[in-house]
Amino acid sequence: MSLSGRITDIHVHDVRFPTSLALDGSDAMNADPDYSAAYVVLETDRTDGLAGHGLTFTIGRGNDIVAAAIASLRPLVIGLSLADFAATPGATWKHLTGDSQLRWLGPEKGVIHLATAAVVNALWDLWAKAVDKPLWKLLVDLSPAQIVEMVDWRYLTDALTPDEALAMLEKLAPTRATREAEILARGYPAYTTSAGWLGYEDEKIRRLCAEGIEQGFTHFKLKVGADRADDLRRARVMRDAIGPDRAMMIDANQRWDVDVAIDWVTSLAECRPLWIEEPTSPDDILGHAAIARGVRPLGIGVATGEHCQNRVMFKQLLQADAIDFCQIDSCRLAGVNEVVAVLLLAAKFNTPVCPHAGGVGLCEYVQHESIFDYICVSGSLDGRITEFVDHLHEHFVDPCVVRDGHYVAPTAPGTNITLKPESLTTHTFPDGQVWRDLRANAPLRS
Ligand SMILES: C[C@H](O)[C@@H](O)CC(=O)C(=O)O
Ligand SMILES: [Mg+2]
Repeated sequence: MSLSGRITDIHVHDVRFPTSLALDGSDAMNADPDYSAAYVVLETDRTDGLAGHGLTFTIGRGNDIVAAAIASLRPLVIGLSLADFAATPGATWKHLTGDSQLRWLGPEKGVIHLATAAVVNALWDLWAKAVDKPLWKLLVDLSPAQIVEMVDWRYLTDALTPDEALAMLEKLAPTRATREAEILARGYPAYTTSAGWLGYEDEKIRRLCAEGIEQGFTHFKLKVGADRADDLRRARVMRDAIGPDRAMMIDANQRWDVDVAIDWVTSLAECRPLWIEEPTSPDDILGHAAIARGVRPLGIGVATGEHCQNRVMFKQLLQADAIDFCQIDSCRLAGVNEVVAVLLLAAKFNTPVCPHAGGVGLCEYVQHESIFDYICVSGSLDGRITEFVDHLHEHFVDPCVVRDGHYVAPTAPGTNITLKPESLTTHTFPDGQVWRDLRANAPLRS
């Protein structure tokens, strides 16, 4: 297949799923999320009609604002040539993030960065489909020099230079094939969050842990941070349900001040969490470092990243020794290019990357990024495990597959993010059938 074609149009959809009805996805800060996607289709002038699909994730209200921000990128996207993008994806990323007026809205953070993520991810989807490869394989087949080109090195070179990154990638290049064969045979290790949402009753946690064990999971995440006594009870329920040898992680979704975080996590230490995730504000680098110093003696690490707004913040978290697990998010960072930047930084600092995937479409994305990380960047599975949440996969044409607690390496061309046309129509907000029905049954629902 060829790299011919230019982007001729961009369609943006506000798609929302009423996950708050069952409290799927709930946590101490986000009590009632409706998993949502600002979803992009990049049309081309190719004779085969190939289009690039991409999304960025939100939890409901405000998804329309992200959709509007994506529309504001339109002049930067129309006319882009696929061949140019494939030749220099890094240059295209700089073009998309470098508009002298739009940049004021970030820079490289917030709604405009989420919007850029959807477009960048759609460009990678288009490229991968055009060469008939799943994204991970497209990335794995790039040379070290091509991988270095895709990163915007501005603001990073005090921690990692392009030359150092090139050397790291070249060192692992001769053994890529061995790791690729291993992933094809076994998949990439996954953990489940689906058993531990904050709104779930104890019995549901217990039942879902049992199901998770049946499905081969060895790591389970529990939401904490709303009420200390409840947390201890629920953590004991989960520990009891998963047994002494499986791992448990806890996630506070930014609920605490630094001292409270250390104290609260200490009171849960008897349940032996592997990490405390998002203990405090995602912008508080020194706070994370202080929490890490406070809980590491208990054998508990600090994880964060799902709200880490860009590669610069990740750089500082790593430089400050503030995290033990780096949780890239495929859509909070501005798509594949910036994710790769953070994978390289994390490898330099010897910090395992355990991507965030609690949201619609994020599991579909992160499987590619984790597989690429292992084969080309980190070369290790040590301490690495990628999140899986078992919600909404039925809406994708080629959903991710998790078997025996591992992501099965995807084979479909692209990024696995294309939504089924019917799901797109019925879940479009506010006029899709699902939302009309909900309003008819509960007129005050927004
Ligand atoms: C609102 C989301 O469901 C959030 O709770 C996800 C998350 O923190 C995670 O998956 O980790
Ligand atoms: Mg989290």
